[in-house]
Amino acid sequence: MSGSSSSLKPPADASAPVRHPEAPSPGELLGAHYDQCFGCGGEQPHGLLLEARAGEGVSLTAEFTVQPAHQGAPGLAHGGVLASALDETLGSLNWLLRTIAVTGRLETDFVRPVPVGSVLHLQARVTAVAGRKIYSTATGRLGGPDGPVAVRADALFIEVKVDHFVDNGRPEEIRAAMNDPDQVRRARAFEVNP
Ligand SMILES: CCCCCCCCCCCCCC(=O)SCCNC(=O)CCNC(=O)[C@H](O)C(C)(C)COP(=O)(O)OP(=O)(O)OC[C@H]1O[C@@H](n2cnc3c(N)ncnc32)[C@H](O)[C@@H]1OP(=O)(O)O
Repeated sequence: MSGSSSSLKPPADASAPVRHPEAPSPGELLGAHYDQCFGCGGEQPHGLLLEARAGEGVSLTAEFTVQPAHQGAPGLAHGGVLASALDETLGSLNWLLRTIAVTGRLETDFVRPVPVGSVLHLQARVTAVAGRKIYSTATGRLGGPDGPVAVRADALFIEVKVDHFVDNGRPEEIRAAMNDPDQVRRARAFEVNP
C-alpha cells in the first residue's frame, strides 16, 4: 500500500470479521443486489455488470470487463469507473457479513492504466470490524487473478438500517424496490443479522 489515512486503520479494539453462517458458499455467485445498480445490476446498459463470487472467510473475487462506455482517455478506463468497480466489489463483501452498509471512505491507488477490452480481476476482503465500522481492502489485477496490480483501495463501510435508503432515496425507485417482496425480505433479513 502506498499508505492510507488514519481513519482507514482499524482501532486496537477492532475484531476479526466473522462470515455469516448463511453467507453464500465459496465459489458461489453473489448476484446483483439491485437490478438498476450501476455496479452490479443487469439492467444498466452502461453499468459495470460486475459479477462477484464468494471466497473463503470474508473475501470475494469479481470480474469487470472494461467497455468503450467506460473510457476516460482514448482507449483507457476512466479512473472514477475503476473506483466504482472497487467500491462495488468492497460493498459486496457486506453480503458475506449479512450486514447492510454504505461506503463512508474509499481511498484508491491507480497503479497502471487499464485498457478498454481488458478484464479487471478484483479480489477483496474485510480486514476488521469495530461496532458499525467495517474495514476492507481490494486489488484489481490485469491479465488474470495473479497478474500485475492495476488498482487497489482501502475502504471504511458504515452499517446502516434499511431506513437509510427509504429516507434518502427517490420515492419512485424506493416504491418500486419496496414492491418487490424479494428485495424487502432480503433487506429486512439482513437488518437482524445474527
Ligand atoms: C431497499 C433496501 C435495499 C438495500 C440495498 C443495499 C445497497 C448497498 C449499496 C452498495 C453500493 C456500493 C457501495 C456504495 O457506493 S454506498 C453509496 C455511497 N455512500 C453513501 O452514500 C454514504 C453517504 N454517507 C452517509 O450516509 C453517512 O455519512 C454514513 C451513513 C456513512 C455515516 O453517518 P451516520 O450518521 O450513520 O454515522 P456517524 O457519522 O455517526 O459515523 C459512524 C462512525 O463512522 C465514522 N465515519 C463515518 N463516515 C466516515 C468517513 N467518511 N471517514 C471516516 N470515518 C467515518 C464516524 O467517525 C463514526 O465513528 P465513531 O465515532 O463511531 O468511532
